[in-house]
Order: sequence, then structure tokens, then C-alpha cells
Amino acid sequence: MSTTATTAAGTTTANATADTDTGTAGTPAAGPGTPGPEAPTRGALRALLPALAAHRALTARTCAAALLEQGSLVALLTLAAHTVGTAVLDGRAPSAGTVTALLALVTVRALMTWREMDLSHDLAYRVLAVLRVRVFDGLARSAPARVAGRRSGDLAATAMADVEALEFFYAHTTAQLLAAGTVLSGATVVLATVEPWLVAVVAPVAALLAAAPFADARARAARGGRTRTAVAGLSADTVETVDGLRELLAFGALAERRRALARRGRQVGRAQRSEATWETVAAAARDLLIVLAALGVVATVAHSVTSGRLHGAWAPAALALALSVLGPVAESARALSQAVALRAAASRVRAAVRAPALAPPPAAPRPLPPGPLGVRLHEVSFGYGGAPVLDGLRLTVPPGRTLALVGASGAGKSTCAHLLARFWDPSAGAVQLLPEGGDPVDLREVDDAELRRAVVLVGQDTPLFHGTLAENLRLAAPDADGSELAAAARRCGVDRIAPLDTLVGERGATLSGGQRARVALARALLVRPRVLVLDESTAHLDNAGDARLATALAAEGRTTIVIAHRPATIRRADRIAVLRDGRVAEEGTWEELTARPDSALNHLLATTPS
Ligand SMILES: Nc1ncnc2c1ncn2[C@@H]1O[C@H](COP(=O)(O)OP(=O)(O)OP(=O)(O)O)[C@@H](O)[C@H]1O
Repeated sequence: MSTTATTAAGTTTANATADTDTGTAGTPAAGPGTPGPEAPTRGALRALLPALAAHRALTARTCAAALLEQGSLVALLTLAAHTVGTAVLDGRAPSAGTVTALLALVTVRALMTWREMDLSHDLAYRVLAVLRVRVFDGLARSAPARVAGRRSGDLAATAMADVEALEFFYAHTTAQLLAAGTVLSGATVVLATVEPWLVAVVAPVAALLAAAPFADARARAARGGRTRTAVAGLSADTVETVDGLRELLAFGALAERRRALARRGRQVGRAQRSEATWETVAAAARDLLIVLAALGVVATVAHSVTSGRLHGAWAPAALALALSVLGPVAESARALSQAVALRAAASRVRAAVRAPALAPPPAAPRPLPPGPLGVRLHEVSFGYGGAPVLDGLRLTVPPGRTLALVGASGAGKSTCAHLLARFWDPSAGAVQLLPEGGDPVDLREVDDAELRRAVVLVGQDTPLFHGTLAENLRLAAPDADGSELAAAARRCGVDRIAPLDTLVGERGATLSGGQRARVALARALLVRPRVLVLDESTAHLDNAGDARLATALAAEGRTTIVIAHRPATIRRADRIAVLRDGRVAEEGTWEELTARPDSALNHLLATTPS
């Protein structure tokens, strides 16, 4: 068996302590081709933009609202200043048209402030909802290798915290930057006609403010990356702690775990503090620049008026226009610098979304012929990145027969089961289904949905989901009617556990290991698989329960591969294959293999407690 829930929790403590000591999020050996948790951040923000394409109309409305919001404020301040200027210098009261325009601008500004916030958040939440599903799709595509290679809390951090962090990018950056750029361009044209020197003051400051976040983009992204990694590590440790609470309690390891979590928390705090410190320094630098620009604008306007280039009545308007346009520019610079820090989150999300399929779908699927299916592993080699686990393995199970696959712990039995379920593909050789009298069909040629109906794998610790027994059974066959459900439940003794509308709690926490196994087996039977792979599925049951289930599972025409250590289970199979050194060391019936004193099976049985 590969990692199980119970053993994972037991080994977690050691892993987690080591992680905390080195200050890195632990990443056990990944499956073949597993993308690493940290991907390069270059272009990660740009890669977020295409997600807006699905919401073109809403994006356009958000941009328009942002433009009206920023533009109306600049126009309002400029017009108000002009009105005051002409009233003071020319002694003219504002006309009814001017008052109406001022009131209209106030109204537009108020309405657009609300509208822009409403639309930009609506847009962001829609994009994030799609992103979350795409992250989930990526995880599903690359499971279980990715899940084996990355800790679940780390994956949860990508699916939740990293995606959530991107809300800022979609709600507060894109439309606002576009609007600020447009308002700045318009204001620059007006300023150029009124007093070109004002452009000479405003334009370089605007350029400096816009460029500043990119000047230390690498360091900023690295600081953001450290925060994301620390948050992911904390999330991974927290999830493992909750999962393994019983073991931690049993071994009296709670206090040490608590200290480790506190250290993780401090790591997150330090990373966030470092980001915040740099951000406040950058904000202070921006403020200083704006103040200097404002002084420059005031001095330029004063000089223009005294030198006669600008009429005094226009001075307040020019002043207001030049100063008010600096507001959106400064706000955009702040948004940009925050967005640059999001590159790490964006790249983690991008890596999850783009995760390659470890078992890619066939270009031209081959339909499986009806009738019983056998199984063949033809010269199969496979490894998890290190030494090969399977090395040219050959194994054939004719249609309708039962084979017990045995071997020492770590021999590769579960790996064979996972290849049969096509969780991933072999690096050499082929895993095939054998129709009776037909040509073998490589699993790589079979459509995924058809494969899931034909081959079902039941593991030792198949987790159940929060819900009723019936809902857990229906997971495999959503269309199964009540009588089918009842029949499968009866065959596996699920009906003796509790009524089918009983809630089982998260991961089936309210059931015993044996009861969970019965539910998992009944669930598998509902699919009516032609090939059933049982990976120590009945290990939690007593001998009598195991025997009764074996009788219930026996079905005409179904091929069954049983991975087991229990002699009584192995004995019931038609044939037995012993796995050693990545190959089948010997194969035969129970009688044949046990008759030879030096057989690998006898060696194995001698070391297996009965
Ligand atoms: N996801 C993984 N990443 C890296 N190595 C793995 C992974 N899964 C299994 N292995 C390694 O592959 C080898 C075979 O594991 P496998 O689970 O197939 O053994 P097994 O025969 O089922 O063992 P057991 O009887 O103990 O369940 C072991 O050395 C194991 O450490």
C-alpha cells in the first residue's frame, strides 16, 4: 500500500518538525512529472488577464465606471476652481449652466464611486469563482501525483488563499490603471494647451510613480513569494495537525506540535512584516514625490501668472487640474506596487491551472467491446523519480479470474493498482485490458469515463465524504435507484451498519474501519465494474467478515485483482503472483506455490502474521 491516512498522520509529526526546523514547507517526493510548488513568477500577472476575456461586457462597464469616477472628480475640481477664480478676479457670479454642471459632476462622481466598486467587485468575484474551479481541475488532472508530491494544506492554500489574494488584482488594479492612464492623457492634453510647463512637471512625476513598482519588482515579488510560501506552510501544518490530532494526542506530541505551529505563525508574521515595512517606505517615497510635484505645480502656476503667460482667473483651474490628476496616478502607483507583490500568488495559481495531465486523454478513444475483460501488464516499468519500482513487469489475468498480488511491503503492489486505475501511465510497456477473443486495448486509448466504469479500484482507507450512507454510495452511480442501492448495501453488509439515510461525518468519522470498507466496496459494486482491484480493501475486517465479503463480491465474468497480506484472502484467489524486485518472481495456484518449500510465497507467508 502507498501512504494511508493513518500512517500518514503517524509519520507527519517527524516531517513537520523537520520542516519547521529548516523553515521550509515540506514537499515529499513527487510523482512522475509533478510540477513543483514554486513556479517562476515572470509573466504571472499578465497571465491573469485572459481570464477577463470571458467577462468582456462587465470588464468594459467596470472600466467605463472607473473612468467616469476618476474623470468626474478631476473635472469637478477643475471647474470648481475655475468658477472660484473667475468669481474672485472678474467678480462674475457662476452661471446657471456652471452650477448645473457642478451639480451634475457631483452626482456623477457619487454614483460612479458606488458603481465602480460594485462592478469591479462583481467582476473580481466572477473571475475568482472560475479560477477556483480551474485550480480544482488542475489538481484533479494531476492527481494523485501532485497530491502525493504536495501537502494537502499547501494545495488548499493555492485553491483558497492564493486565489483570494488575486481579488485585489481584478477588483482594484486593471480597470483603475486603465482609467488613470486615460484621465492622465486627457489632462496632459489640456495642460499642454493651458501651460506646457505644467506638463513638464506632472508628466515626469507620473512616469516616476508608475515605474517605481517595477524598479524593485524582483525583490517585491520575492518578498510576496516568501509570504505565500510561509502561509502555504502554515496551512499545510494546520491541515496535517487537524488530520493527525488523534495520533498527536496518543503520543503526547500536542505541545511540540503547538510550538511548531507557533513557529510557523511567526514565520508568516515576519514575512508579512517585511512586506509591510517595504510597502510603507515605498508609500512614504510616493507621498514625498507628490508633495514635491504639488510644490512644482504651485511654483509653475505662480510663475506663469506673474510672467503673464496665464490669466489669473485660469490659475486656480490649472492648479486644480494638475494637482487633481496626481491623485489617481498616486493611487495607481500604490495599486501597481501591491499587484507586483501578488506575482507569487499568481504564479502558484498559474502552475495549478496549467498542471499537465499525468494521464492525458486519448486523441481518438477506442471503445471497449462488451463482455468480460482481463488485464495485462506488458513489460511495465515505472518509478516515482528515483529507483524504478516496477521493472519490465509481466502479468496477465484472463477475463473472469481472480488473481492475488502479493509481495513484501514496498514491493510495488499498490503501484500496480494505481497503474490499473490509470492514475498515471507507465514509463515503458503497456497496461492493457483483454477483451475475450479480442485485441488488447491499452488503457491510454480508453476514454476516461468508460475506463472508470470498466475498472474500479478500492483502497484500504477509502475516505467517505460528509453526507449520508446513501449519498456516499451514490458517488459511484448517481443514477442508481433505491433498490440497486439497497441490493449493493445488503451484499456488503452496509444495511447492518445503520439506515442508509444516516450521516457518516467527515471522512466517515462515525464509522469503524471495517464499516468504512463495507461502504467503499458497496460503492464499487454499484458501478458493476468488469475489473475490480482491491488494494487491501478488507484488511480492517475480521476473517469471517472477509470471507463473507469475498463470497458477496464473487461475480460471474468479473476479473478481480486482490492485493492482500492475509493468507486466507490470498488462498481464495484462482492464481497468485508474487512481486519482487519490480517483477513477478513467481506465479501459480496456492497449492502449487505452497507445495514448494523454497517458494517466494512460502517465504512471504513465513514472515506474515496470520
Ligand atoms: N507517490 C509516491 N512517491 C514516491 N514514492 C512512492 C510513492 N508511492 C509509492 N512510492 C514508493 O514506491 C514503492 C512501492 O510502493 P507501493 O505502495 O506500491 O508498495 P506496496 O507493495 O503496495 O507496499 P505495502 O504492502 O506496504 O502497501 C515504495 O518504495 C514506496 O516508497
